[in-house]
Amino acid sequence: MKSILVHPPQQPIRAEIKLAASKSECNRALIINALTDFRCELSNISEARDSQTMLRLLQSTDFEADVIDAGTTMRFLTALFSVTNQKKRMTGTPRMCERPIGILVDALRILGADIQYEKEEGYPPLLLNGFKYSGNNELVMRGDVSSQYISALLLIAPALPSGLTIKLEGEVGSRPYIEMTLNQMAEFGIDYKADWDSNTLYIPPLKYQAGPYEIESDWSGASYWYSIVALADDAEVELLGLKKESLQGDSAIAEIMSHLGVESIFTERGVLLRKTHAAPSIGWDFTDCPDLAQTVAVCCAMKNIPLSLTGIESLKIKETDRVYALQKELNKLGAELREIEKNHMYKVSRIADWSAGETPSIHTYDDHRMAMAFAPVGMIHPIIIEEPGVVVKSYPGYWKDLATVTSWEEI
Ligand SMILES: O=C(O)C1=C[C@@H](OP(=O)(O)O)[C@@H](O)[C@H](O)C1
Ligand SMILES: C=C(OP(=O)(O)O)C(=O)O
Repeated sequence: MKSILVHPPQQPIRAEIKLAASKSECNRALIINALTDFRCELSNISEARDSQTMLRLLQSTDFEADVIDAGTTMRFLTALFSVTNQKKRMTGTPRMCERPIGILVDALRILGADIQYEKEEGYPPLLLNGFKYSGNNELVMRGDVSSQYISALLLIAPALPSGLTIKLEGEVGSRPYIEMTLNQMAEFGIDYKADWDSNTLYIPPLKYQAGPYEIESDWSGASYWYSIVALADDAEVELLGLKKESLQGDSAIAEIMSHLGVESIFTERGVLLRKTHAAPSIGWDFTDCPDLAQTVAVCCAMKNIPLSLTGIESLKIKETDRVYALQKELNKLGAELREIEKNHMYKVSRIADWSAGETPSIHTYDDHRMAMAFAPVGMIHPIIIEEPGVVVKSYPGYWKDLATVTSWEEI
């Protein structure tokens, strides 16, 4: 499938969407399951390629572990295979081999892992050569690059003979993902301590207790539906499988979108999205929810609501440099993402009167979130999304679900 042309809806949108399961919750549950000798009963396993890749690699005895483009799969498996003394070659797409992993490798080496960089220091591919416990049970590490290094270490920490204390330095980014990890560990019997005043996490040496666990639907995937409701003239959508008290930090989308004209009514089955009044402008710090930045930026650009963003530094080391990708593609919609304060404050605003001229064609940079964040523009104006297959990373049913509210065609 080369590209998809999304057409504006011809009638009011009324839909019920059973959202895909969260790949983040799923990948944590899969690691914990592996540490209980696969005795947990996991339900609602994510169809996302990132989770399916995790499943496949956990079952494989091959030396080569190719994570494709899945960040958590790379980071969590590097930790798991290391401490369980499995000799592996960890690799992925060319982009994955540009995403830093040195902070995690340094930490695992302190614990006793023998890890070699095959090419460039600090980046995959990695050769995992085995593990000889060093006796160290304390780590001091940066918390401002990626929370995935921290989650990876937390997940394997109960299996270490003296547990692990991690002291985080710098501003902690994506903290709800660390809390998600700790909460899921607690569900399986790990009695952790987290002191967020000193950013110190303590995990005792304990065995995970196998048990049933149901993975929640994906709030990051929900964000595209919020944007659809915000941009469509007339829309009401119920998203099934979401909880108000979620482990996922991306549930912040409910509050963000209350400023962009969407109210959330929690039901027994999930959340009902209804249109309401929007604010004239909005400022948001995305430090806790970086994966929402693209959705919100595109939605604000299309609604002509000026948006100030902070906390988006980590976007540069994700599936693509998302700051650059947003800058390029928002321009095609007559909007811009401008850096106001170096590496800190950005602004999205309209720079041109954008009217129905040529149909814009959005390049997706091998990034599922570029495709899913720009497709809702189709609620207002036809839009072409290039390489739409990228959505498989987190939400394989995205286009099928979109077809229930508007038409699109392959071109
Ligand atoms: O732990 C996780 O499941 C994730 C953590 C976040 O990454 P960073 O911690 O690198 O920001 C997020 O962007 C990613 O999609 C999933
Ligand atoms: C950043 C993401 O994923 P990962 O880092 O796990 O590849 C994402 O899904 O937006």
